[in-house]
Amino acid sequence: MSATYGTTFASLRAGAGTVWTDYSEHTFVEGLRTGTLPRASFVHYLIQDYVFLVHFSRAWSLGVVKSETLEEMKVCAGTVDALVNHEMALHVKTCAAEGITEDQLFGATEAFENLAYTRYVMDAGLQGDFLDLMAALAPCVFGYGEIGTRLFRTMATDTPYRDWIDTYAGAEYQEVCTTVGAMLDAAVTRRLGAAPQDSPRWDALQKRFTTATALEVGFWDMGLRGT
Ligand SMILES: Cc1ncc(CN)c(N)n1
Repeated sequence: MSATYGTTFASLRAGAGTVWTDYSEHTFVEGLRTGTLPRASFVHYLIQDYVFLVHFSRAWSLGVVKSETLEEMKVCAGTVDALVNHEMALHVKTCAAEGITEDQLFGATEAFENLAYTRYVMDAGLQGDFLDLMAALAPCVFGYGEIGTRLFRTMATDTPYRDWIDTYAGAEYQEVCTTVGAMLDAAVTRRLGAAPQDSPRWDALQKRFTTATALEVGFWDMGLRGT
C-alpha cells in the first residue's frame, strides 16, 4: 500500500517502528472503524483538527518558501489548496450538522497537543531546510492516506464515521498522497543522492519523522479524552 506513496515514506515509516502502528492503529482509529467512538470525542477531535489544518496549511505554505524547484513549489501550493479548500470542507460540514459555525471552528482554543504538534512542524521548517520540513509533515499526509484506505476495506457497515473514512480513502486525498510521495522522493534524491540512508542527514530526518508520528499519537489521545 505504502509503495504508492514512494520509497522515502516507506523507509521513514519502517524506521519509526512501533510508533507508526501506535498512530495508525490507535484506539481512536479503531473506534472510527467499528463506529464505537463516542460522538463527543469525534466532534471534539474535529474542532481541534480544523485548527490543526489551519496551522498545517501555514506549514505547507512555508514549503513553497523553502522549495528549490518549481515542481516542489507546485506540489506544496497544491497541498495548501487541498487542505483549505477540500479537506476542511469535511470539518465544516460535519460540525455545521452539530450546530457549530466555521467562525467558531476558526476561533476554537487549541488543545496543548494540537499546539505542540503544529508548532513543532513549523519550527522544523523554520530551523531547517525543505527536507526537515517534509520529514515533519510526512506522517500527517501519508498516515491518514493509509488509515483511510484500510478503514474503507474493513469498516463496520453501520459506522457513523463513513464520511470521514470516505474523505481519506477517496481519490482526491489519495492523489495528494501519491503526488507528495513522488515529490518527496525527487526532493530527497536531489539533495541527498541515490542512497539517502547513507547520508549524514538521514538520522536527523528520521528523528523528525518519528517525533511527528508520536505527536499524531498524542493528537488521537487528546481526541479520545474529549477535552
Ligand atoms: C492530526 C491530523 N493529522 C493528519 C491529518 C490529515 N491531513 C489531519 N487532518 N489531522
